[in-house]
Amino acid sequence: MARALVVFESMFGNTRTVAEAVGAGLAGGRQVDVVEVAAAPDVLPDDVDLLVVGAPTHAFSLSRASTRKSASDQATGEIVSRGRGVREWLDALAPADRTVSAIAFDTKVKVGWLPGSAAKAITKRLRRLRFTVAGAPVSFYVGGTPGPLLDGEVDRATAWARTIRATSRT
Ligand SMILES: Cc1cc2nc3c(=O)[nH]c(=O)nc-3n(C[C@H](O)[C@H](O)[C@H](O)COP(=O)(O)O)c2cc1C
Repeated sequence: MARALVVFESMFGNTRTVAEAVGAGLAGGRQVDVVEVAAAPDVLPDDVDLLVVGAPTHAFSLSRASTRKSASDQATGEIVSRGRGVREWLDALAPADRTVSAIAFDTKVKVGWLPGSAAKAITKRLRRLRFTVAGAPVSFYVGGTPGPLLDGEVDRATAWARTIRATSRT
């Protein structure tokens, strides 16, 4: 059976919550694994035909060691991603050697119009790695740096994943 892999990075847990909702929305017809980025494979297993990548937006783009340190300094609870971020994982990820659909999401704060999106940066990199980008990057919103996700965002994530499932069925 084909498999979907959802890889996420998360400091305060909001992006993890979205990743889990995406995993739930993708389920059905495929095995779905939701994996924190430190545990994500650098070479995709042969049965993976759909890759979904999510990360928090930091300083208008993907996190760096310095922004992750800043997040840790602000945290009152456990930090989820303590190792590499999605930026470093994508640096290590082997290019696609077959057709693998891929799509990105991020989390970000909703304060007027704030430019920059980790998901846009992920999408560019996925394209460079020769994945078949299956749709536009999508943002899910938090109320502030530590969260929480705004009302309705978890349901929106599940619904988004259902549309990916419908359009990328093998
Ligand atoms: C160092 C740092 C920089 C950030 N920069 C941005 C930004 O440029 N734009 C934005 O919308 N949110 C920014 N945020 C808020 C994060 O997007 C927010 O903390 C994240 O969505 C929460 O997800 P997480 O709980 O999975 O880490 C920043 C947060 C941190 C800690």
